[in-house]
Amino acid sequence: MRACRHEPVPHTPVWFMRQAGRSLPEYLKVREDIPMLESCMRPELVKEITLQPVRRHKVDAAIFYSDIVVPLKAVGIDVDIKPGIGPVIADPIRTFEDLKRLRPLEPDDVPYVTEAVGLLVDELGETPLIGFAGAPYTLASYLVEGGPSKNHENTKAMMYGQPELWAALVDRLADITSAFLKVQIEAGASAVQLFDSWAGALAPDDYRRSVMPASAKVFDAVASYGVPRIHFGVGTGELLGLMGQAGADIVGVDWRVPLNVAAERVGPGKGLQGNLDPAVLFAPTKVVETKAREVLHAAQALGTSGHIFNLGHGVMPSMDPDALSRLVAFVHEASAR
Ligand SMILES: Cc1c2[nH]c(c1CCC(=O)O)Cc1[nH]c(c(CCC(=O)O)c1C)Cc1[nH]c(c(CCC(=O)O)c1C)Cc1[nH]c(c(C)c1CCC(=O)O)C2
Repeated sequence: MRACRHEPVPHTPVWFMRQAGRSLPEYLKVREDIPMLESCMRPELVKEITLQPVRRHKVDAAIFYSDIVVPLKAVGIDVDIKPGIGPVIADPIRTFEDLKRLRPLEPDDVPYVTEAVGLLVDELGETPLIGFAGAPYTLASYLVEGGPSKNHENTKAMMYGQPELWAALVDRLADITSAFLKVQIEAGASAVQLFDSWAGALAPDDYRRSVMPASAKVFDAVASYGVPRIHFGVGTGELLGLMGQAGADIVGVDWRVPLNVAAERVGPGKGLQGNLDPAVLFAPTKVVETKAREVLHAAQALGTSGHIFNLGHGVMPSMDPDALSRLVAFVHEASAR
């Protein structure tokens, strides 16, 4: 939390996107026979899965175990997460008529989120809990395509060809996302991250015109709580400035842009999160440490604080959890002040 506020820190804090999940044998064990989205609705299980990587890796923050499609499911969208594929939507949203199915999210739609966050903050003590949600563009891409997509052709066809429908869709999603974040903050989350994982598919002008207003609406909606707001996407090197301007306090960076360059792109006053290439974790320990040290050095462009160490994208299921634990200890040691 001090790093988020650009205050001095004893060492650079570190957590990993997707730190909970299939890389951990203890996760596979408790998830056995329980479908992904159902697991998100069981507060005791959510608590256990969220805590697993904190216990094992000694990371500096927990990330709430849930999924970006949980609020969509909660308002009645028929969505499932298929193992090895991702979210699949039974009836994609393509018309104004379809949009009616996307009603506002009320806190009572997600009582299990309020309960799980409450259990977690009691248990976590000093360790902050990061709440999160999917950003309007990334959610829209799943809703319009009906599932994961490489080229986002239906999404972009709507964005370019039916701009009024598109604007109405991302505006509704902004409201749902804002409500989902508010539930987590009011239950005790210390910070929030908005995942616009697939925004990197967009050219800057299209992002600015067709997506940024909806994401900015989300950041505005939670601004009064004063919790740090992180904004992350993959392949967003050309969008980093705009993603900061949308209202983030900290901009997440993938591994393609060194942090000293990212610092110039986001401008002064904003923190950075990232950005070790996740695939580096498959190399020998010495290499991981050299590459991690390069990330720490590049972050010095920010000054003494304002950097949160992370991977440039999520932990992969095939990663060796011991390599992640070693990386946490290394970052703490190498950055000790
Ligand atoms: C795009 C996206 C999704 N979900 C999420 C994003 C944004 C982050 C990113 O860019 O990776 C966000 C997410 N999903 C999950 C978390 C939990 C917290 C954490 O990071 O540890 C978070 C923050 C749990 C999960 N969400 C999912 C899993 C794996 C499901 C399983 O265990 O079977 C977990 C632990 C499923 C999921 N859900 C989604 C995908 C693409 C998948 C993977 C499908 C697969 O490869 O099987 C949609």
